[in-house]
Amino acid sequence: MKLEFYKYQGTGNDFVMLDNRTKIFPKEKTDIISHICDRHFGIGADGVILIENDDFFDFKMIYFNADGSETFCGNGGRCAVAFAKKLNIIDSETNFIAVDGEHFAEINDTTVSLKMIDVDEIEVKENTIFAFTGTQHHVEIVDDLNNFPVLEKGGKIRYSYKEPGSNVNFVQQINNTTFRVRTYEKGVEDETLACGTGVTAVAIAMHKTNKTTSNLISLPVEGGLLEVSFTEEKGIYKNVFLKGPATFVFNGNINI
Ligand SMILES: N[C@@H](CCC[C@H](N)C(=O)O)C(=O)O
Repeated sequence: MKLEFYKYQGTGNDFVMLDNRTKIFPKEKTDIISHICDRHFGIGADGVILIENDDFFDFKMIYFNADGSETFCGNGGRCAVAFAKKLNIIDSETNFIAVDGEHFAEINDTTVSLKMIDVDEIEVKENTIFAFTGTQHHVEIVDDLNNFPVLEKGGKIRYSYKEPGSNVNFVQQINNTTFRVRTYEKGVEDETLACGTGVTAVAIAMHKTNKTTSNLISLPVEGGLLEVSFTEEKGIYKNVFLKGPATFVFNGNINI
């Protein structure tokens, strides 16, 4: 079967987008998702995103990691908004549904600001923090992020969590409002160039542990710059917005 696809990236976190409004894609076949994401034998991506019709929202976003596991993805959500605009499903604002719930987003040229779920699951341990921002995130501060073995350490920590495991974010504080982040992503089983739910977890974790008093955080990642803002009420983080670029790269057809 020949499948039309669109490739997008958000700060280097890259996705194959499929317009599945006619439900042609066999989403139960995880080997097809892995094949599409394979950087040698397929198109190459961190994940696959399906856009489907929904009765109550502008569209439904379904995200699969490169290994076929399903979860939510922040950068993927921002790219889904850019793709929905390209398909003329939305204009400059949207409400869409994903596996973690409802999302509002605004798009201005290639900048997408995405409202994330409220974050109330935050566990502060001795030297680490765990937060659920639509998916699972471990956050840990390190001294020398440039030379940190993200793949080796991230891979071990990822499996120290019970199923489905956790993504692992290593952080270095630059100043009161800026934190540099490198992320090991479960489901990709590698370091990616950026992770939207990951930087969201980092921003909230840094505020929660008093590393910052700001509610607008800049997060340089390997593939660019992301921004997270929020309000906090009695330990619950609300109005959480993830902002950054979401860019169309190319489109084409693949045999699956
Ligand atoms: N890169 C994503 C997160 C993708 C999901 C993650 N690998 C998981 O399995 O939780 C993002 O931008 O949020």
